[in-house]
Amino acid sequence: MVLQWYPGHMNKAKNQVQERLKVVDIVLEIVDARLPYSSRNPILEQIINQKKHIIILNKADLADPKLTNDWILNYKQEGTASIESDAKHNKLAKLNSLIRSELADKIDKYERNGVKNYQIKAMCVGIPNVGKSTILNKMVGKNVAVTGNKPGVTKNQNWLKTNYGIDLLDTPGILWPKITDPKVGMKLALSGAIKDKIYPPDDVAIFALNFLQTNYLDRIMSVYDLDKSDVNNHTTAELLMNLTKKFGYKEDYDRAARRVIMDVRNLKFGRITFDIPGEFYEE
Ligand SMILES: Nc1nc2c(ncn2[C@@H]2O[C@H](COP(=O)(O)OP(=O)(O)OP(=O)(O)O)[C@@H](O)[C@H]2O)c(=O)[nH]1
Repeated sequence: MVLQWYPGHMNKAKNQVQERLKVVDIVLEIVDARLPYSSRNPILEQIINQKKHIIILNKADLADPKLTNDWILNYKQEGTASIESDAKHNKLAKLNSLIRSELADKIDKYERNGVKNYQIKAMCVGIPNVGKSTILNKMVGKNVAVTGNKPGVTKNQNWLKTNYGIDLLDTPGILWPKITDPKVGMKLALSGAIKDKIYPPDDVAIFALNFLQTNYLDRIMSVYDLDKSDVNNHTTAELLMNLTKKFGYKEDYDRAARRVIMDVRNLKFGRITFDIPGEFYEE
């Protein structure tokens, strides 16, 4: 199943972001640190032109720390500055200095022309639910944007003064994720970036179990108390059926699937990153 957004919807979002890009010095692109590839929309790179750009790997508290570092290096090699953040627990400390160092040439130029304390203008963009409003609130230092754990909460706009001497557009730009690779859709569903009803829970759970078996085998074996024969002699669908019985859910596979998904989201398997740098994706 390939999820399609309505082209009209996509275009409206693109035009809104493009319009606002004109008035800012720098774009803060928020991605989910568990999905540094899948939670980005390629249209941003297409419309961003010469604008300075920082990628904020938010929800780093949920992601695999080693892979977060690998992604930061990966972006650096591609020429884009990035930083990890855990906005929920207020860990945005180095963002201010990174924004200033990215804009150092521009600030210097203004200073040479007699403009002291140039007021930087920035905007946040990102797909739904990555933490745009949470970051905005932390930067401003009070609750100005509505936050929620359901995708699509952010609405209208104005300039906000932040604690960093940076003016921020009050409404983050929303870019919809691009889902041409079904794996990307599964990862977005698993992390909660897209609504749960879009994909059947058993498909998402089977994807999760498969991913865990491949990348975090010891963790899944210990959390679900599995032995080698449980994972080696069965397909992933059979594993889900066996887990259903083990959880005491009789034949309620959907209930077991939802539990697996929640166990991933609630860190039962520890901090996990679903995108690996260099992994091949079909366009
Ligand atoms: N664990 C964790 N949760 C976070 C972090 N940042 C935000 N969240 C949570 O993620 C959920 C979504 O956050 P929002 O700030 O509403 O996300 P948004 O990108 O503005 O969402 P939309 O309005 O849907 O576009 C909320 O439940 C936040 O508490 C973080 O760094 N770590």
